[in-house]
Amino acid sequence: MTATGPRPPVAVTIAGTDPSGGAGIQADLKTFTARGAYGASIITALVAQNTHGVSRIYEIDHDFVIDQFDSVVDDIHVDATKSGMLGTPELVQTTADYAAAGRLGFLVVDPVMVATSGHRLLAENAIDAVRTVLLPQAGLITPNLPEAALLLGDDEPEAGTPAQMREQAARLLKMGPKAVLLKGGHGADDIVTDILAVAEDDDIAWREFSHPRVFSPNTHGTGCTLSAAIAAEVAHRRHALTQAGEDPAGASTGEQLGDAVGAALDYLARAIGSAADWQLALNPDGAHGPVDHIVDITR
Ligand SMILES: Nc1ncnc2c1ncn2[C@@H]1O[C@H](COP(=O)(O)OP(=O)(O)O)[C@@H](O)[C@H]1O
Ligand SMILES: Cc1ncc(COP(=O)(O)O)c(N)n1
Repeated sequence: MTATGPRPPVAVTIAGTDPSGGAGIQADLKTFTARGAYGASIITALVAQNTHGVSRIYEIDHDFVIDQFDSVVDDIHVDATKSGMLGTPELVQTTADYAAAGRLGFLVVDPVMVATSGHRLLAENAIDAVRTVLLPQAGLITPNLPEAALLLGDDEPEAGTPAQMREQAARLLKMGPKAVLLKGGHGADDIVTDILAVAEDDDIAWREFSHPRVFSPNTHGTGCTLSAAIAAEVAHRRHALTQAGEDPAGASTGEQLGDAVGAALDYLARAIGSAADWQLALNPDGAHGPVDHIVDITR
């Protein structure tokens, strides 16, 4: 039986945890809520971490992660999904399998590899699986500068200019995702530039987004928050089309996806700005605090 009654836009996160609430599953669910989507979650690993970094990772049995996938997708209509920390090659493959079966809606892949603190969040032997099986299933991938270089090859240098970012984004598109958002947060300029490339027939639709760099130590979880916000934006658009009896694919054309990414980046810029002078940590020395996920909600 397929229900036809009213329902909210639904976004799912497949990610690891952050008990301190700044990144991972916790950041994603806050972001979905702040952006008006109903959030569901599939937990890939339990991570003991906080504003000072990761202390320990407790892996979850792969068959239990699959049980979580089935609990969500066998029950709930999913408009969009984001994947974050996947950890192992098996989980990369499983995520790709559910996406290929059309169970995840629009898939945003945040190719999380290493935490800001330097801890590995993706096994070395899983990078090849990301390249070959996950990227071709993605509606959008959101690598930062080091992740883009790693995905392109072991000896690939990081892009240093917008022209080099475009060149790398075009090569990443050839690896199979429908779109690439190459994030420039790791650059050094006063302006942060993010570049979106969307595959359109034999062409590429380009959008460039610029925001003033906020000089803040509180950037823990920015990538998680951004990919979750994009998934929520796309979920809204696909939900509206689905409820109107139209093809949800219309939500991810170059123009629609560009607008969704632009709205998500503007939200993230507000969230970073609002938390720039926060001191959440008991010991602020070397701490990287979170962004203000509920910046648009009155306290
Ligand atoms: N200091 C900053 N000021 C303004 N925007 C930022 C800043 N740091 C990150 N961002 C925004 O957050 C996005 C994600 O950050 P980035 O550091 O590139 O990725 P990740 O968090 O995955 O390492 C960037 O694309 C950029 O838009
Ligand atoms: C579970 C999980 N997923 C992703 C990140 C990356 O976030 P960041 O690079 O901002 O530390 C993280 N620290 N923890």
